[in-house]
Amino acid sequence: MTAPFPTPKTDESQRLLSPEELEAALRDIGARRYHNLHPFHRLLHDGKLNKDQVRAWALNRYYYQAMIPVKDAAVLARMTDASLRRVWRQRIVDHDGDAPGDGGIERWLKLAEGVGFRRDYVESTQGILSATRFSVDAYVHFVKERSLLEAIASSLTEMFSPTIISERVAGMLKNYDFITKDTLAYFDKRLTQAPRDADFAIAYVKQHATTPELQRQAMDALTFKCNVLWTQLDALYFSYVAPGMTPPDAWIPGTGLVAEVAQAVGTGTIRSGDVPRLPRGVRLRHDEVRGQHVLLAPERTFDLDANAVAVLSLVDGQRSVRDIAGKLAETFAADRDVIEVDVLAMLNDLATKRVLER
Ligand SMILES: O=C(O)c1cc(C(=O)O)c2c(n1)C(=O)C(=O)c1cc(C(=O)O)[nH]c1-2
Repeated sequence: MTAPFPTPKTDESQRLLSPEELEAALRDIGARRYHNLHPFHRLLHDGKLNKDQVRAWALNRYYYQAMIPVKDAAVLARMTDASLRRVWRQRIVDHDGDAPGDGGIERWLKLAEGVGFRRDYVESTQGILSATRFSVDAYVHFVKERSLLEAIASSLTEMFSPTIISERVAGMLKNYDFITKDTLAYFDKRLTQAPRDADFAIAYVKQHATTPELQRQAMDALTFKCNVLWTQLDALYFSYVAPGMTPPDAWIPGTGLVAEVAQAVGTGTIRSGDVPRLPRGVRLRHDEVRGQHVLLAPERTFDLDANAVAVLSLVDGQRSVRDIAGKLAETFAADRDVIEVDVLAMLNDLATKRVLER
């Protein structure tokens, strides 16, 4: 099988590229490997994830945010030139802030709180996936062990981040009713910080990668960093989307949330063995005018997508959630356990809106 992301041929790597060619080659690595291409991000931005899957992303990514200044302190420690350090130290200030309550890490905690987490649970990092920890730690080790050029080149993914951030913020605001502009405030500052940092890093790399070997190292460092980002999303996808196999000790929906959220969705108002039903006065109807199904509740109407209709058509006050997932698994020839996770998330979401009960 051909590798989906081929590495440029070795003979090409033996030629000295002009600084412009080097930049183009680095940009090409991003165009093929940056994490905007990952299926998990596509789902996140297109509004295809449920609230718990968005929570899993926010929780895991906190570890990346928390370790970025540790990584930058390690880069700084390798710089023997004060003028370089003067520029680089700003990155640490951006993330740590100048005072408590300030800075990027704090803003990420606000994002995590915005989706329902308790701050202490997020800061403890106890629920993150091992793969998140491994890949973030690998980034920190990389900048300690490799040359300064490689350490700086590994930050070049930031050249590509403004595009993904704009897409993410617009997509999440449009597609998730539980996401507000305030929740995503972390990204506002990144839109100016990332280009500033990336401009400096690319200028440094173009100036210092003066042999084919050094240019190859810079490209490999950027490839490595793309992989650091990519593997984090692989792990999220595997654990929380499909097949939905959460490793031991990793976050389980319902845990680590502030009390009222935990009560509402938490360990599940509705669980696998429960028999869900529509409360009195709530009905599933086909709206002929608009040509779609809706859930009619007193003085409120909820538009339903095809998945919600498929689930709600099976809610009859007799079947348990497990039975419903089993029926859907038969119809769609899919794995019952995987479907059940989605069905539970959907039913619990409706329960918080008081249009479903058990
Ligand atoms: O939202 C994103 O997709 C994204 C990507 C990246 C990146 O490309 O590494 C960073 C960030 N965000 C970010 O917020 C951040 O502080 C950051 C620091 C660095 C770095 O390598 O030093 N990358 C990134």
